[in-house]
Amino acid sequence: MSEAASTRAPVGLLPSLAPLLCSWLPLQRWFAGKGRPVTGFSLVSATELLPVAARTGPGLLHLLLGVDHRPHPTAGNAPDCYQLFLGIRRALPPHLAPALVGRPTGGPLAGLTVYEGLHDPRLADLILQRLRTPGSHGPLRFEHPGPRPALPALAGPLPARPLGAEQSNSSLVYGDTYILKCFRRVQPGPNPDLELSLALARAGCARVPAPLAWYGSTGPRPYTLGVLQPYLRGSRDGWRLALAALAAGAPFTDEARALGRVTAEVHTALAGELPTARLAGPGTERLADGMRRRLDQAARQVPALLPYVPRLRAAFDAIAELGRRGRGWRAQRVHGDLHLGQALRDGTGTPGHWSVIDFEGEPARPLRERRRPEPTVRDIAGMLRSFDYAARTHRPWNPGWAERCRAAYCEGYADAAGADPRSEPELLRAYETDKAVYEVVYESRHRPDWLPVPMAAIERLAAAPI
Ligand SMILES: Nc1ncnc2c1ncn2[C@@H]1O[C@H](COP(=O)(O)OP(=O)(O)O)[C@@H](O)[C@H]1O
Ligand SMILES: O=P(O)(O)O[C@H]1O[C@H](CO)[C@@H](O[C@H]2O[C@H](CO)[C@@H](O)[C@H](O)[C@H]2O)[C@H](O)[C@H]1O
Repeated sequence: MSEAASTRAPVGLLPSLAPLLCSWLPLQRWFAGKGRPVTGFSLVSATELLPVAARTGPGLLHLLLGVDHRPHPTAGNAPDCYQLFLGIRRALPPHLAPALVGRPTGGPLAGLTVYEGLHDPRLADLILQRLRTPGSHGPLRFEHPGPRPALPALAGPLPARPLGAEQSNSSLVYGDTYILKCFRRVQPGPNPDLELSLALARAGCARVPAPLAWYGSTGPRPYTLGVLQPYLRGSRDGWRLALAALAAGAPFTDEARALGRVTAEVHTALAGELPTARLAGPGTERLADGMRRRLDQAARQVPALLPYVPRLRAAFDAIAELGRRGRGWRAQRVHGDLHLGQALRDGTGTPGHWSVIDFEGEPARPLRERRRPEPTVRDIAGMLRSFDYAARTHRPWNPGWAERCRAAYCEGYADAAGADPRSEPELLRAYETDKAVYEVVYESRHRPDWLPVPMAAIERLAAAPI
């Protein structure tokens, strides 16, 4: 393929890759279609970022791949779209052996080896070089926040490494200077991770790493595909810090309080920069309906939820009832999937120095839902669930530790926001229930061994008096 022809895949490319992808995709942590048989593929776009014809080194093929699944009662019939970086070489050097996708037996890549391109430092470097200069490459568009390049010129190349974390997407770290997140399952439209990080940068909020460059696809259905941010060197995420505190029998309340303050700061900045709304009357009914719908879908997917459904629904009915009686709530753009793993404490180890990352929202939800203004309690409930998760995964279970963190987090939030989330108990409970239901589905799909963690919360929430 030549660059000019980069939006058109060579004849026979997809049929030759399909059998390899059928086996490889379901093994990837970020593949959202686990347990749903793949029935076909289509190419949304194919871009040669490095010509495969160059025999001296690897080639790099960027694909937006439509994946069809057997129709599913809750997941629907629409194909999912995934972003792939396929490296292509004659033979794989030993250090790339684990990245193997397969060897096509026919088509334009017959006789060559196809592998996960993000794992190849040479190809990772090529992607960074491409990001340095705004402009188009076939259907892909590379952008910077302002007219001046945001990436300082650097003397030498930055060694790249894949993050290797349990992730919904894939990230590359460049010499501890930059981190590039490549979204995997993509939906057309602005990705909130980029949209909200840019808004927070405009607002001067120093709690969130500001995007330095990003790229997406153009066309009638544009996709946000990746974002480059400064790498917070030496930082540790809140989940690991919380588990370390639990293991040491140490309190975590000062950190929880600081996290509450940071959450409030981020919320205030988002409310100042992006549209807000008032949720009342039919809006409250719609909110409760969404929660009920997600609960019903979840119970179809995870039958262990079934006995709890009536009691859980009561929490959603309670907010609908408040709405009918005239109660309303302020709604604004929120993080959407806030948990301890999304908070990074800086490398100095100074208590309270937290940054917040990953504003993508819950990856399984449709983009238009994730971009809707919601009460800030949504994020607060997510973090409260996270303290519960940490305490539950630690042996012996330490419910008092979680309760103290939860209280401190709400106090910190109240200090900075001027309103305590516990003053809206019905809303908080509904959101905590909604989150626990989401977690049950998430764990059943990705980490079945962890299912008892959110199920314990389901039991607690179902038993609590309304
Ligand atoms: N700016 C950053 N600096 C340092 N580490 C980061 C940064 N952004 C993300 N990370 C690390 O990468 C991990 C995954 O990032 P995240 O945005 O949560 O990806 P995903 O949406 O795929 O889960 C985080 O848990 C964190 O450890
Ligand atoms: O990958 P993301 O960060 O976008 O989020 C997904 O994965 C999370 C797990 O990695 C999951 O979070 C759940 O497990 C956490 C512990 O690993 C816990 O702290 C969270 O409270 C709990 O929700 C998250 O729900 C999911 O969207």
